[in-house]
Amino acid sequence: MSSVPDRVSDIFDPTRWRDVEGAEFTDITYHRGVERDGGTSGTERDLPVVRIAFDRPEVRNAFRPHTVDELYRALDHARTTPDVAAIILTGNGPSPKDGGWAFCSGGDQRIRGRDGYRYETSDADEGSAAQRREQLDPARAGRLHILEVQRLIRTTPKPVIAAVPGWAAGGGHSLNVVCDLSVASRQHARFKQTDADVGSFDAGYGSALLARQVGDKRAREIFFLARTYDAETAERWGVVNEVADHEELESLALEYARVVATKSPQAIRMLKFAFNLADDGLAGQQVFAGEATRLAYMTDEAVEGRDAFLERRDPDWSRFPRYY
Ligand SMILES: CC(C)(COP(=O)(O)OP(=O)(O)OC[C@H]1O[C@@H](n2cnc3c(N)ncnc32)[C@H](O)[C@@H]1OP(=O)(O)O)[C@@H](O)C(=O)NCCC(=O)NCCSC(=O)c1cc(O)c2ccccc2c1O
Repeated sequence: MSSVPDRVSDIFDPTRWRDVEGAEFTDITYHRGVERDGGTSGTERDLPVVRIAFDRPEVRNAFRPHTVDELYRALDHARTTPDVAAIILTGNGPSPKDGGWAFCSGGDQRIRGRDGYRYETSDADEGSAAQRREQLDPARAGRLHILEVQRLIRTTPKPVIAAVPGWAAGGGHSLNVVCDLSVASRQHARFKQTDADVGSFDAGYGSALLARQVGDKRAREIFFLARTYDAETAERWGVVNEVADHEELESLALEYARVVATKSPQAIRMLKFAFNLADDGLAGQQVFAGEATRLAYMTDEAVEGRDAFLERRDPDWSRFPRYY
C-alpha cells in the first residue's frame, strides 16, 4: 500500500492516485491512478491511467526546455508501461500569486532566445528578466522540442486526454489540439492562440490539425485574431469534447480513461493511428503500417515464411487463402 500523495492541485484528489517510483520532477507532476479499498490502510489496486500535469502555476504553466524534457520522459514512461491504457495531461493550480488557473500558456517567454527556448544555467526562477538572461547558457542551443512532445503524443498508441482547468494559450493551445480527447472547466478554461502576438507560429499540428478540427475559417480566426474563447465555445467549435464544472473536471477525465480501458487495446491502437494517418503523411502510414506488420507476424502465414527461411526450404503458402 503506497502512501497518499501530496495534493498537487486544488482539484486533484490524492486518494485516487499514487506517486510513481523514481519519478523525480520539478516542473511537472506524474501520478498513477489507484483504487483504494478501506481508506488509506486497506488494499490498493493500480488503475490503467496516469496523470501528467504542468506544475508551474505561477507562470500559467508555461514550459521551459527543462519542463519539456520532463514531460517527454513522463509521456514515454506512460507509453511504455504496458498496463497503462490512457494518459491524462493537465495543469496544476491555482497560481499561488493570483489564483489563476492554467492548462499551459506555451513557451516561457522569459527565456526565449533568438534560436528557441534556452536552458537556464541554474534552476533559479527568481530575479529580473536581465538577471535571468545572464543565466542563459550560450553553449546549449535554443530548443523548440515541444514539437517532439507533440509527435510523441501522436505516436503513443494510447489516447492522451487533455483536462483543461484554465488557460490554454500559445503552445498550450496547440498541445490541447494534439491530444486525442479534451475536457475543459466551465468556470476557468480559456483558450487563446497567442502565437502571432509574440512573433511565433506553430505551422504544424497547432494550426493545420486545428483547421481539421474546427474548419479552415475558424482556425484562421483563432490564429489571426487571437481572441479569447471559453469552454462552451470550445466545445461548440470542436476544440474540446465536453465541458465540466471545475471541481468535476478530473473525475470526467478519469471516467474517459476508465471507459477507454474497457476497449480492445489493439482496436484503440489501430484506430488512433488510423485517425492520424492521412494528416501525418508517410510518417503516419509508417506508424499505422508498423502495427499492421505486428498483426501479420501473429498469423500462421507469416510464421510459415519465417520457418521456411530458417529451415532452408521453400515456403508452402498452399494453406493460406488469397482473401478478397
Ligand atoms: C495565458 C494568458 C492569456 C493569461 O493571462 P492572465 O491575465 O490570466 O495572466 P498574466 O498574463 O497576468 O500571467 C500571470 C503570470 O504568468 C506569466 N506568464 C504567463 N504566460 C507566460 C509565458 N508563456 N511565459 C512566461 N510567463 C508567462 C505572466 O508574465 C505573469 O507573471 P507575473 O510575474 O507578472 O505574475 C497570458 O499570460 C498570456 O498571454 N501568456 C503568454 C502566452 C504566449 O504568448 N505564449 C507563448 C506562445 S509561443 C509558444 O508557446 C511556442 C512554443 C514553442 O516551443 C514552439 C515551437 C515551435 C513552433 C511554435 C512554438 C510556439 O508557438
